[in-house]
Amino acid sequence: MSSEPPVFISAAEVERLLPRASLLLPGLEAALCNFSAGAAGGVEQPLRAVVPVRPHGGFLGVMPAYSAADDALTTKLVTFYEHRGDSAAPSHRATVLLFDPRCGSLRAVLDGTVITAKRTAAVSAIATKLLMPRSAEVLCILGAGVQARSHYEIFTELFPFTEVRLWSRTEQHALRLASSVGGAVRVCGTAREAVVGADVIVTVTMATTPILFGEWVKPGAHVNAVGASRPDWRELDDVLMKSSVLVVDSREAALAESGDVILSGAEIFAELGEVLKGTKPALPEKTTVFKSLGMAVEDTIAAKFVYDAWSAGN
Ligand SMILES: NC(=O)C1=CN([C@@H]2O[C@H](COP(=O)(O)OP(=O)(O)OC[C@H]3O[C@@H](n4cnc5c(N)ncnc54)[C@H](O)[C@@H]3O)[C@@H](O)[C@H]2O)C=CC1
Ligand SMILES: O=C([O-])C1=[NH+]CCC1
Repeated sequence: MSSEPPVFISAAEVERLLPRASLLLPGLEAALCNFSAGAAGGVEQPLRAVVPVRPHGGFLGVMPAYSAADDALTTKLVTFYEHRGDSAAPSHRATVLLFDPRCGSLRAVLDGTVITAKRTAAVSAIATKLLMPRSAEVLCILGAGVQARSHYEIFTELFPFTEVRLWSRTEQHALRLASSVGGAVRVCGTAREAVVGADVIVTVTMATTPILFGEWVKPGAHVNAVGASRPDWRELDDVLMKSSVLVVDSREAALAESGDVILSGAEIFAELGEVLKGTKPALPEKTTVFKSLGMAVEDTIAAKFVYDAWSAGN
């Protein structure tokens, strides 16, 4: 066990060592199954602590996890700010601390922003593979920030969509993202125009009231609801929440943190890990919502992947 000082792995290094979010898929699938297996799965992950920074419209989330299957121990510290003085600044910033699980010494401090973007999109892709209709052609992304880009990247890598639609409250942001991704993207003037007829919908906004309405959603479509991670924030309306089969990453987190789940009173059908393991059916012919809040163990898997790649090169 070394007494070396911890290494620092910057955002640029994380990008180099983890060039595609899809590299995380096997590790994340195993971790989701282990998480949903309870004590037998060997994932220790308390509900995250979230500290409001009220005068500044911000939050600090503390996300520790240990995965016995990976023998990996991490804590992510993530801040997210609703109202920003400087609108060009990122809304989310994160750092992951990776410890030596044998003795508790700190091995690495990793930029967590790229990790958060990639592991979240990879988990949405896992849900989509299981829950989307069998002949999905049209992808719709609502939001044009960091998560919109990472979701675009992995979804167009993994699935053969014939059309990608993008909507952002600020149209300029959607146009900027569309012109930088290198593939064909239709920027829509309204969320409704983007959603109607779409087979797979991703909501990745900082909205606090619904931006996606059940009456727009094609029966049988699959929705990845990634934003609205506070108990009083919404992205989806009650109609959609109550008429869909609802899959969550963590039941405990959804019932404590998700305004879409808590305020709609929608019933949770399954955790994603249960669907992956086959203990709950996927039901791709139904309208499905995957409510993602983000789990610490996802960061554990991604940070270990990056650290192992860094170690292999050093
Ligand atoms: N489930 C998970 O694991 C994670 C979820 N998130 C959540 O995903 C969402 C997107 O995160 P990022 O892309 O990093 O943020 P970002 O700040 O890069 O992008 C946010 C997007 O939402 C738009 N927006 C802001 N306020 C809006 C409103 N009231 N109505 C409609 N659009 C609005 C912005 O114009 C921008 O396009 C956030 O809610 C964030 O908290 C982020 C990380 C992990
Ligand atoms: O999992 C995560 O890192 C987050 N979920 C919502 C805000 C940040």
